[in-house]
Amino acid sequence: MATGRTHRPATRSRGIPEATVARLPLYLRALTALSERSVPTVSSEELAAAAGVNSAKLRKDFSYLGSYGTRGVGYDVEYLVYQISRELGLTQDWPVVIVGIGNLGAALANYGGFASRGFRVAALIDADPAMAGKPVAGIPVQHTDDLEKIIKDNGVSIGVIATPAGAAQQVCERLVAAGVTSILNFAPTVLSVPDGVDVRKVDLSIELQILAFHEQRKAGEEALALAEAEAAVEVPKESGKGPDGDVPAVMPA
Ligand SMILES: NC(=O)c1ccc[n+]([C@@H]2O[C@H](COP(=O)([O-])OP(=O)(O)OC[C@H]3O[C@@H](n4cnc5c(N)ncnc54)[C@H](O)[C@@H]3O)[C@@H](O)[C@H]2O)c1
Repeated sequence: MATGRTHRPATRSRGIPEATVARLPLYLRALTALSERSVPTVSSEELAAAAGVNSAKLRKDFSYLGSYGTRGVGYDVEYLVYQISRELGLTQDWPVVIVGIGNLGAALANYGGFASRGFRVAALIDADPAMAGKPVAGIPVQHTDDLEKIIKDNGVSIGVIATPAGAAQQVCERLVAAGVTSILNFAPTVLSVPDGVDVRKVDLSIELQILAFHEQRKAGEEALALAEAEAAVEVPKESGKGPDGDVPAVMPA
């Protein structure tokens, strides 16, 4: 059993490094926005800025796709959307199941962005018998008793886990035994999966903690700058009184 995020070698069989694969969705999101505005071409600098990536890195990433752009013109937006979508396997329909249809699972089911990116929510599964048959986002929730049959009937290879942490490992094992080979895990727990199964973990609290770290650093820098500015102000040596004679110009620290 292996544990972790994605169980893949650093370089995929077709020679595209995993770090490049991780940036492809960022390029695709920026390119899709350009495409929606009917922008025909884009320079590597513009696209890099829109994707939040260094432009030299972008050119290197695109060289793995065999896409070099045209000097003075840039990259053809539509063709690049097609190339990246094909590379990410998005030109085919991916049926997805969501397990755990509580607050988060229902929000995910209602998210329209999956379908437009090639991910069809094929089924919603929950352990609560009271939820069985009730529609969420127009899809009736099915009971976990039928999990294996649902996976097989729908040819599902991607499962989303939105159950409480305590149930996630068992749900994961059932999904994998039924044929799921990719899991997006929202539960705050590390899943153990066999080799050949990819797990991606989404944890918004970790993202917030990283932001908190940066906020703290910014606050520290501001406090330091303020202290330096205060130290630079010369404290009057004589009476300590201000120009009107009774208000000190500078308060003692
Ligand atoms: N990753 C993130 O950023 C993030 C954000 C919010 C919540 N979460 C996590 O997502 C999970 C769901 O959160 P929520 O607020 O929707 O909780 P919730 O209690 O509203 O929903 C959980 C659902 O899972 C179902 N469930 C329980 N055991 C199950 C099982 N064995 N099989 C199938 N379904 C089962 C419950 O019946 C319920 O409908 C929690 O683990 C939570 O910590 C993660």
